[in-house]
Amino acid sequence: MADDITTGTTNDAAAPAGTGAEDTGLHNATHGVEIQLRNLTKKYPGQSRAAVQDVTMTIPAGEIVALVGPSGCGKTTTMKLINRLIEPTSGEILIGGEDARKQPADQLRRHVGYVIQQGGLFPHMTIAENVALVPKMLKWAKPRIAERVDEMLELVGLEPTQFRDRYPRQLSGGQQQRVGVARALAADPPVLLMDEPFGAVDPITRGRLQDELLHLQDELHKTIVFVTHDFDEAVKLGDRIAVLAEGSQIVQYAEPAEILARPANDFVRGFIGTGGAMKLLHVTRIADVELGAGVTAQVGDDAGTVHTRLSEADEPWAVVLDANSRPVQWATVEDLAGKQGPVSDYGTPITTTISGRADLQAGLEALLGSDTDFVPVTRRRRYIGLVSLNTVQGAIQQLREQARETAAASKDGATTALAETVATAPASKEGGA
Ligand SMILES: Nc1ncnc2c1ncn2[C@@H]1O[C@H](COP(=O)(O)OP(=O)(O)OP(=O)(O)O)[C@@H](O)[C@H]1O
Repeated sequence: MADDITTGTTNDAAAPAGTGAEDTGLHNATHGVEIQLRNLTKKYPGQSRAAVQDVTMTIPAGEIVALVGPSGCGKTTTMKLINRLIEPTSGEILIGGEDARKQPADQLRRHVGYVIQQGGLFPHMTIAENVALVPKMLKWAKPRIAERVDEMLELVGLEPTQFRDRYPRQLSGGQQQRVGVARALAADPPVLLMDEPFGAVDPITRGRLQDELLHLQDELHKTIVFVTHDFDEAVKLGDRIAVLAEGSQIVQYAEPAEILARPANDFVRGFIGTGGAMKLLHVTRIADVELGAGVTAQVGDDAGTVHTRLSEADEPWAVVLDANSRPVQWATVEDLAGKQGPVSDYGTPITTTISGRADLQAGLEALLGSDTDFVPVTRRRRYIGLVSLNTVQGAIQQLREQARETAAASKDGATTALAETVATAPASKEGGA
């Protein structure tokens, strides 16, 4: 056991206080910067084909960009080029507008965090020593390193007193993965490279780690490049997805909804796998689609008056709202025929409502589980409209239409030509995963 090993007793010479990066509390964490790859090529010695062939792409500041592509297409090579674990054969990498090749390696490590599968932790080092790696390399003062280690462990949901002195083998896969993220964030880099970080954990832990990453990103606004074989993971995490073919060639680079609504070709379709329309529902918020308005009434309205309004509008029922505009009852034409007094005396309670913040898939589930064909949608619990099967279908059509227009507007010759070239290539085994 490592009882005697703490961050403060590692065997390095005492580092000068205050050396290294500026203070990095969470609240003032360094936000992400743009990454630009310009005509980037990497040909490994002795290989006939380049692993990365003339790749040009911009990764916007503060976004998560997911790289998806078949095994061996050059994703890891691209990541290692960005943090200069390997040198390009030609081309440029700009991080925050600065040429990565001109930055001293130290500075680059400080600017780019790297997370790999199972966290890539050093087995002979404690958790604290693993997390302290980059700050130590940057010669931070020991008390500051110790403080930062605890802060990072807390950030990723690991109690420092419980975990800092353990060794990686004494942690579960998911916990090791969290330590990997803590280590990558320790020096507060603007850029985080994550190479299949959640590939080796079970689906439930994976889902939880994905949620935690999104939660962290809400706070930290890093620029994150995320490699995955799992298209669903790319859809969930990516602000944008780049679908890559051999040589890291970009077949399609767009927001998830656009790729799902309008895959560039069969190669991309292969990655999306089955159920593309369902995935599209998953990335679309109910409040963002055209909802049915319905006829509404207030609880105190006269039943006869509401009946007249329904008859005139040729609508079968009204949504009755309380004084705070919350939907509380359905009142049908039949219920109200020949009635007087408050409409609320004749309605039936609304049992299912859904928040406009929910996605369309949740809306569809609510509809299928409800005994009505419409479900009232709320924002801050106030009524904003109705969702129905027609709404869902209309939204899918509209998303496809929008994607078609965006694609037509942004299509450049090179991408189109490439898309056509790979259109006939078989999708990878992992594509449907
Ligand atoms: N050090 C190396 N020397 C020679 N060839 C290499 C080296 N590293 C990778 N390659 C080759 O470069 C190509 C791209 O590899 P890379 O690891 O970047 O792909 P990848 O898309 O990350 O694959 P995977 O999804 O399987 O991890 C492959 O054909 C691989 O065999």
